[in-house]
Amino acid sequence: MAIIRFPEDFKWGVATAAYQIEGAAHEGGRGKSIWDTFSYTPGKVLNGDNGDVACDSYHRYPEDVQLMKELGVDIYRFSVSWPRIFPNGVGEVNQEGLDYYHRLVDELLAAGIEPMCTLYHWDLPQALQDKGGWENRETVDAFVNYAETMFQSFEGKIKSWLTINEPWCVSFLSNYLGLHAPGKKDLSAAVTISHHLLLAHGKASLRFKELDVEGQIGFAPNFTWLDPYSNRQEDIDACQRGIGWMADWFLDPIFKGTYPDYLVKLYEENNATLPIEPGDMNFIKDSVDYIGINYYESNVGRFNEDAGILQVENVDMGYKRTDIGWYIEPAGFYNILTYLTDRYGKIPMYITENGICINDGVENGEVNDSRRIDYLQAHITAVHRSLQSGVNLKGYITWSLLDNFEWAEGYSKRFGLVHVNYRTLERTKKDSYYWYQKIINNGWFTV
Ligand SMILES: CCOCCOc1ccc(-c2cn(C[C@@H]3NC[C@@H](O)[C@H]3O)nn2)cc1
Repeated sequence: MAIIRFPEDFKWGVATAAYQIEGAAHEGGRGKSIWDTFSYTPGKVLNGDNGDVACDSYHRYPEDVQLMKELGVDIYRFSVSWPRIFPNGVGEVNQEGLDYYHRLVDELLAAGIEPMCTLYHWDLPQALQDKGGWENRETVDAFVNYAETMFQSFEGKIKSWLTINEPWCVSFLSNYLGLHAPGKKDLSAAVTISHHLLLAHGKASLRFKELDVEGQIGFAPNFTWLDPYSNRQEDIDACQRGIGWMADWFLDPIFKGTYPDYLVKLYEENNATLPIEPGDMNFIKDSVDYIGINYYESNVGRFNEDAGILQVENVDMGYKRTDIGWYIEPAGFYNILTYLTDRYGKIPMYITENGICINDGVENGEVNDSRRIDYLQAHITAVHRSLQSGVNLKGYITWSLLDNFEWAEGYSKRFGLVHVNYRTLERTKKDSYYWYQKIINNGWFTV
């Protein structure tokens, strides 16, 4: 038996995102987003689900804040729907949209909960997509305008900001693999978008500093870990490409001021070149106060010359899987955290997403999601081990407070500490909610 104890100032939180929980898609002056378009396109989202109602948090946020208050969290990481603030992406501000987020933030502050705001969590205004979306360099300036509006409106209320959530998902998953909105399959577009996302982040970060906004600004990539299947150099190199696709590609520009050569060359060999203009990299370098770490799973990888441009494939090692099919391997969490610290130094980090899809339902008024408790315990233990090895971790924010719209998987996949009945919108605290409540209140647990 061992006690896993966290520092007094270590923060605990829960996370959600606008399109996944708010609903009210046609209310409050909100404009259309690319996820409204994508989810209404037949075949793109399982069961034809969409975010029209979701968890109805637009109306039920007081109840959700009360759930967080009872849970005892320090931080609530939420995202702002850009088309609620600028229905057309740019132009006239929608005051009703700003007012909604002020109501939410005021409710959080009154409950003693710190708001951590993600400005872009995938719901690009459709009006901007109609002009090329993130592929169009003009979207960079539209984002900076949106960010500046939010900084000035919430000055003194929101002190932790994240610009872009999971840039790999926004660029490669959505524009090369085609699995998320807008559903393109174009490597060159994806590489261009990845640069424009970093540029948008860098320019917004510069405005944050120029406006002398109180607080901190960061960026939240998602990461995977790949253990080489063998000691063959081809397997080791293949795993580096699989890790670097999500990590090095987005963090080298910030901490080194350049993109990783091995990936630049790989993309160029596939006719995808970076649209870097003079001065771009100066906006990107050293543009964060902290980074968010989104981690769910790791795999075992090996070289396969026929496995896409990265030539890396996952090997089925019989690991336990979640209900969305992802592997459960907590060692990968420790490995990626120490990898990032070795590569970039002791940069301040928050875990901004970690959680598990377990689809247990309500029985006799309870949800006995013991597999989620096992996952959280194992992964929070890995976080503790990382802390002890010198990783500069400031807090752990689990995905998610509520079951919600899981993108292309729709409502079929549940990640919440709280179960949502999508017919009645009734919330039910799961066993994992009570387990997490105890960790937060005690600051320790035993393994
Ligand atoms: C290499 C090929 O891969 C094919 C599948 O590709 C992926 C990868 C990653 C994801 C993914 C989903 N989530 C959870 C969300 N994070 C943000 C928040 O909104 C959560 O809902 N994280 N990563 C989905 C699909």
